[in-house]
Amino acid sequence: MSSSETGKAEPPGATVLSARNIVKRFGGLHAVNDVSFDVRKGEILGLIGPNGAGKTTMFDLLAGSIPPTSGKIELAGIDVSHEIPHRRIGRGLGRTFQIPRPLPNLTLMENVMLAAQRQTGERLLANFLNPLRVAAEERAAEKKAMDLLDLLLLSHLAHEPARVLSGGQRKLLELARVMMADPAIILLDEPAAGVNATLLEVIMDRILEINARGITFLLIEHNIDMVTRLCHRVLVMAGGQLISEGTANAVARDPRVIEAYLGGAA
Ligand SMILES: Nc1ncnc2c1ncn2[C@@H]1O[C@H](COP(=O)(O)OP(=O)(O)OP(=O)(O)O)[C@@H](O)[C@H]1O
Repeated sequence: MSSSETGKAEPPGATVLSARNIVKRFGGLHAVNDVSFDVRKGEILGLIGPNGAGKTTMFDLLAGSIPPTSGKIELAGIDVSHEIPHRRIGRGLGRTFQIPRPLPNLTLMENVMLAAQRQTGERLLANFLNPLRVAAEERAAEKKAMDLLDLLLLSHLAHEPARVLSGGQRKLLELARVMMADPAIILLDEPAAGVNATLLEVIMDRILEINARGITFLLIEHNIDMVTRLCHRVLVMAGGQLISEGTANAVARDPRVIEAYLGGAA
């Protein structure tokens, strides 16, 4: 089935994020062992593999929460291998977590606005010297936050505390928070985990809508139906290595992938 038939945008092809010969050792364990791949502008790229394959470690490396033992990570051609997470966010890298933790007593609006405040924090002195501009920026941020809550189908709950949200709605809120920083690429960690079937459809639909607006995704997911429906391409990791790459249907037929999943289940 072609991408146009599934409603997925065709990826134009420029590299947004590149991982080159990434190695991460924890003591004697090679959690990630010489992994290289490119994420192309506009695509939804899946990252799958059995438990312990190294997927979360790869996300931690890409986001900058842990340093690589060796190898290079580039964002839009710039070497960010040794940059702190905050700098990478500034360069357009967003990340969601498998279990989002919004501040439960703040409203959804406040939670989304907090993401914007972290962005402008670096300009604190300039803001202090120009209060009119601060007020205008605050209004613009409020409008953007509300538009994003609308995009994520949460605007009716904008002034409710985040604690009222279900697990799936928290994932939508997390996406709104990440979008506040205008990411070029979002690393999505298991958006389907713990989400009921109805909300899962909503989350998939929203990911496709955000992707249609030109935002690239790298997606860790165990839900193969979701991977098949969303992803243009899929990378498969096992034992810290990249063992297969292709469409969801092609990797599902790859004997190395079948072996890795059966081995993991044994
Ligand atoms: N901080 C750490 N210290 C030591 N070992 C670690 C650390 N983080 C991960 N590992 C090990 O690295 C390997 C890869 O783990 P990782 O969490 O990246 O796998 P995964 O593919 O995300 O698995 P899952 O699908 O279960 O989340 C595992 O053997 C894990 O135990």
